[in-house]
Amino acid sequence: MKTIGLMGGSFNPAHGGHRAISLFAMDSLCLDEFWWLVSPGNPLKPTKGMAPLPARLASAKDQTRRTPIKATAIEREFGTVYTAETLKNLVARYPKVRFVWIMGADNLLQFHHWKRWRDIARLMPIAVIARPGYDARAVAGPAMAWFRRFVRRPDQLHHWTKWSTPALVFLRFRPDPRSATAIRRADPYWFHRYKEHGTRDGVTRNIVL
Ligand SMILES: Nc1ncnc2c1ncn2[C@@H]1O[C@H](COP(=O)(O)OP(=O)(O)OP(=O)(O)O)[C@@H](O)[C@H]1O
Ligand SMILES: O=C(O)c1ccc[n+]([C@@H]2O[C@H](COP(=O)([O-])O)[C@@H](O)[C@H]2O)c1
Repeated sequence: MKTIGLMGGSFNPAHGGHRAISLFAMDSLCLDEFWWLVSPGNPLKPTKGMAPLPARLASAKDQTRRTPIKATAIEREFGTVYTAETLKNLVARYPKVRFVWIMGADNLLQFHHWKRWRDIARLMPIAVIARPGYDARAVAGPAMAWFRRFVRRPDQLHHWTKWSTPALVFLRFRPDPRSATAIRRADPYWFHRYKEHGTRDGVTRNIVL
């Protein structure tokens, strides 16, 4: 049975932190594939300051070069922005695949604001990657109050495909301080470097859907 890790994000822009935590999660969970779902628009984030999807996708393609990670715009194809709907579509489309949802601790802190967040947890296991500045608050947050009884120990990781859901595991990655916010602060017009549907070096690559 094929295993695929899914990590949704704004990728405004994608950065080395995304790449590093994805490769770490792939290794920890022994995943066959790892897909980034570049969001058409996070429903909880303002559209102001959000670069166009083609530029964010192009930055994601750039960051995944020479890695097994696939940058996708699958939510654009599905016409979804809510993760619960996206994941329901993916599970229906690929019934033989075992998916795991990957997110940073900052997302766990906000998770109780996501639409039908408990349904997401019932659909597939969730792996939370430690992130500097968020871990303690995320563990003390409202989503964790519900998740607490479903937490799995990292030493059980080798058989995560057999876990019943909900299931949540913390992956302790070396703290990676990189963030898109810091990149935008230093370079607000980063997306000007990307031609539509292309990558920084001007070579157009296939967009995986
Ligand atoms: N340095 C990091 N450590 C752990 N998780 C991270 C890190 N950077 C991003 N992530 C995770 O990657 C996913 C996509 O993140 P996103 O595209 O929002 O990047 P970001 O750096 O958090 O952006 P922003 O600063 O604009 O909020 C989220 O699950 C987020 O928690
Ligand atoms: O489904 C929701 O209600 C929801 C609310 C906020 C964020 N998300 C998803 O969370 C992922 C991370 O978003 P971001 O902006 O923190 O990178 C991305 O896939 C978003 O679509 C989803």
